[in-house]
Amino acid sequence: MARYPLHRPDSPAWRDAVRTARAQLDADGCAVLPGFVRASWRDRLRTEGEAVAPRAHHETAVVNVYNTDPDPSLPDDHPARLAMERGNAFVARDRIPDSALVHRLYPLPAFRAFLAACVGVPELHELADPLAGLCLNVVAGGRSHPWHFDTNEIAISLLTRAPEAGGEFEYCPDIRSAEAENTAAVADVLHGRGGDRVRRLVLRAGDLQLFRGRYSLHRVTEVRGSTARHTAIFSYSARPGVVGSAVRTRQLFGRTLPEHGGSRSVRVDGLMD
Ligand SMILES: O=C(O)CCC(=O)C(=O)O
Ligand SMILES: [Fe+2]
Repeated sequence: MARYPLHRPDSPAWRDAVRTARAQLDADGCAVLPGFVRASWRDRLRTEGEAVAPRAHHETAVVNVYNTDPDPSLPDDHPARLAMERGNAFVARDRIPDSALVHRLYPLPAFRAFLAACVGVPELHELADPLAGLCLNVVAGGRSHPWHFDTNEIAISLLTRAPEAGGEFEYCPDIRSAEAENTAAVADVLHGRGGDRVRRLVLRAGDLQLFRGRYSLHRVTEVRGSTARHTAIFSYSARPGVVGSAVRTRQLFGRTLPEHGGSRSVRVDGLMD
């Protein structure tokens, strides 16, 4: 189904694809593999997404850029104090059939090995989270997915249905690091003063995107028209055993499972979530 030679890691084409993705990631925290899913599979990709989209958890949430609880002790101009409406909805992994293309790709060793090489880590593991490891992000007309950072270091997404208009992916490469929140620059972007920091991507269905979402602020702008924008989001970690917190899981999916009952899950740094 993929146009890229996932199963031939010794081939020049595999190495070229990895080299290009790595260079893009290093240069601006984001790599796009255009037409990752072959044209002949794109109808199926779209219709499988459409079939599960009604299973999304819809709950317009008021969030901040870190997805943390409101903290009145922070100064007024701290970016965590700005409330935004999160209008997207997620379909959890356990509601996506095993037979769906995206569900077959997610655990595929050749896919994970290819992505690990692109990202520059020895191995990428599936999340141990039965809901968050793979989901479909549904952004309906009039809705947006506001500025945020991801919990995961690297986000992998595949657009399965493009909207008629709007729904653009905007991001600010490496605006924070594991050592520094850089709240002044983050506040500028939230208030529309991001200027050249803000890059914009127009993706087409079947394009695969690799993205340093924990350090690069990003959003999906408002979708216009009646066609919802659908993306499959593949989450991996360099370490096995990662599970979302119960609070975050409830926010995203409206429910938790026994796996979410543990203490704060594995994170690589001390940044705000
Ligand atoms: O749907 C997208 O393109 C981005 C989604 C996203 O940023 C997220 O799910 O954290
Ligand atoms: Fe994100």
